[in-house]
Amino acid sequence: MVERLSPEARKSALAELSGWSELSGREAIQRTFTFKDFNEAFGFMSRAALVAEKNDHHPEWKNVYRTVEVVLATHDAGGVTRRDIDLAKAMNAIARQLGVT
Ligand SMILES: C[C@H](O)[C@H](O)[C@H]1CNC2=NC(N)=NC(=O)C2=N1
Repeated sequence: MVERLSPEARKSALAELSGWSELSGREAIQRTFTFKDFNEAFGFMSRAALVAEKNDHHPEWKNVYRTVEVVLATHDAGGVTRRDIDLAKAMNAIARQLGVT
């Protein structure tokens, strides 16, 4: 079982993660990605899904046209862990490759 990050560790990890913030009302982190069009948004989701499956750590997400709203939490731990931070970083890298900062 992976340990939940302390509030301080969560904050400092978030400070280095462009676009991500705390979700209100629940211990989780969130980011909304906006792409050029649906094709780019779905391309992002396809690539992120491969990373998620490989690491057995999966996002909660919603796609509307060219936006993808992502929420990350470790359900098994009841909060945010290093695994969420790692997936958030991987998602940022994929988005960056698609021209989204
Ligand atoms: C059995 C399996 O490893 C677990 O259910 C994994 C799968 N993917 C997961 N994804 C996320 N985000 N949180 C989890 O706790 C989690 N648990």
